[in-house]
This record gives sequence, structure tokens and C-alpha cells, in this order.
Amino acid sequence: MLYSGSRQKKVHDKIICSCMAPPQNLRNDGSFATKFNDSFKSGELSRVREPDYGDSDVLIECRDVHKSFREKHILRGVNFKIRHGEAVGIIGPSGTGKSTILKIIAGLLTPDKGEVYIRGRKRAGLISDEEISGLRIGLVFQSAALFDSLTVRENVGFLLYENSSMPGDQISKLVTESLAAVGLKDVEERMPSELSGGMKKRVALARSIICDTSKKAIEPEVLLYDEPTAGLDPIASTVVEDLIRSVHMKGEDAVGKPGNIASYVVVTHQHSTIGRAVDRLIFLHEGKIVWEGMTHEFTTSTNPFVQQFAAGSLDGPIKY
Ligand SMILES: Nc1ncnc2c1ncn2[C@@H]1O[C@H](COP(=O)(O)OP(=O)(O)OP(=O)(O)O)[C@@H](O)[C@H]1O
Repeated sequence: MLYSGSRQKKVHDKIICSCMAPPQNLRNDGSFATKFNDSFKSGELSRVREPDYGDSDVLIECRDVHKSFREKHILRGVNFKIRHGEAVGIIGPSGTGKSTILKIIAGLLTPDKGEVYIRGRKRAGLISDEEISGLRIGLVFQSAALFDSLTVRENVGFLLYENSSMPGDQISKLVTESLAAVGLKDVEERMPSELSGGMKKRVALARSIICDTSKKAIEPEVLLYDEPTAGLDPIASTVVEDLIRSVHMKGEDAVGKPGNIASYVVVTHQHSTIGRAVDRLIFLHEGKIVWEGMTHEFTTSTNPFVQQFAAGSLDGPIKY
């Protein structure tokens, strides 16, 4: 999704700046994984899949989310929770509503029916309609969505230049640090058109992890990645997958600074990204969740949707 001119800036500003509520720590044992039953059938999930402990670590919840575009009913009652510390993948065939659900979570689209809760507070509408404090939500677009007319430095530091009271040289330093965290150096003065696809994705990642260090408390963030490795060669994909992990892992970024990425959600078609970058999977088909499970269950699942998808087979319940 691309925006142009001031609209582009305004929307980007809203996305990255969104949503805040105090962070909750992981459980004492450091785990967050809910046990999932591999034999769910479509429509049964919300009935059988209640965690056996509290929901105090739930950062985002989608409850019975529906969305249509004209006569096309895309999302048909999507229910899931993203907990603090989780690395979640959303997979499924093309056109099934994966990007749409990310945009709804980010507040770029409103559901026609159902609710999105951010730290337990119901989102009333689009991001611009409200201020929720305690959680930032960043969306890293499939296309990287850099501003073509701005340098890499201006792109990465965009929010801080626009919104913070930090002096320019301090922002510049943070930009350089953010770029270093994604393995880029000496690219600050380049224009996006001078970067490869993989570099653009890394710049977009740097832009999503930069934060205003002049604030007393740095809020945690949930990052939403829309196909972060699409179009990349296998090695560049591995670099991006590991970066996604590293900015989140143990609350530290790739250069060892305290990180603030509490959880992330990745929409992907790439097997390598499924295997390397996420721990839990949500399978969306025709606007409904038809399977959830841990990543290691993906290849052994007997769910026909998963089996067909994993094998890339033409035979099965998914029709093209
Ligand atoms: N703003 C919009 N207006 C009209 N139709 C839309 C809009 N956004 C998405 N759609 C339609 O909704 C459907 C789901 O789109 P979405 O991008 O969410 O799918 P997806 O699962 O992410 O697909 P892919 O894996 O191919 O990226 C598609 O048929 C798409 O054409």
C-alpha cells in the first residue's frame, strides 16, 4: 500500500505513533506460548481455544472481526490474541485477508463488525480518531513504503523530525544507530531509488524501530510486518528474518541496546520466514482462521489446509 505526498506522511505518522498502555512482563518462566490443539476445524477455534491462564499479557485482541470491500466479504469473523513476547505468523492463500487484518490492527481500516482491543481497550475507529496510550503499533509495509523524495536519513528519522523536540544531530545519531541495528552503514544520504529491494526493507525496519529516547518512558511496541521477505533472494531473506528476531529477542536490538519490541506479527508466504522468524502460526482461509499452531507443528499437521499449503499441492480444500 503506497501513499503519496502529505497524505503519505500523515498516515505514516499516525501508524507509527499509535497506541500506548503500560507494558506487562512475560510470565515468570519467560514463556508465553499457549498450547494449541492441532485438530481445530474451521469455526471451532473461539469455542475451544481459551487459554488456561489470565489475559493480562494480551496486547492485541481481534474479536469476531468482519470486513467487506463492496460486495466482497473478505474477513468473516476473525478471533485471535497477540500476547506480550509473541512472534506470530499469519499465513494463508492470496487474497484471504491477511494484509487487511494487519491494517485493521494498525488502525488504517475499521472492521464492519467485531472489535479490536488494544491492551484491553476497545479501539473506537481509525488511529486518527483516538489516542490510546501504552502501546505503539508499527506497520512495516510490504513495499517498504519509503518516501521517494526523502533521503534514507529523513525516512528513518521521519517521526522524530516531525514530532520530537530532539535536536537534529541527536536524531541523526539515532538514525545511524537504527541503521546499524539492521546492518546498514553509510547509506544515510542515499535516496530510496539508489537502494536494492532488500536494503529498502531494512531501511523500513530501521524506521520502525527508531524511538524517541528523550521520552521518560519508552513505550513497548508491536510490529506488524507485511511480507517482509517477499521478492528477496534466500540469503537476503535470512538476513531480514534474523533482524526481525534480533530487534525483538530478549528485549535487545541487534547492537545490544534495550529494545522495545514487545511482540510482532508477520504476514508471509515464505517457508523460510515461517520456520525462522515466528513461533506461532495463524492460518487464514477465506477470511476465517482454519488452523492455529506452533511453528514446529506446521509440517506435521494433519489439517488439510495446512497440508495442502505446506506441500503447494493443487489437491485439497483450497481452490484457485
Ligand atoms: N481497499 C480495498 N478496496 C477493495 N478491495 C480490497 C481493498 N483492500 C483489499 N481488497 C481486496 O480484499 C482481498 C484481500 O486482500 P488482502 O490484501 O488482505 O489479501 P492477502 O491475504 O494479504 O493477499 P496476498 O497474500 O495476495 O497479499 C483481495 O481480494 C483484495 O483485492
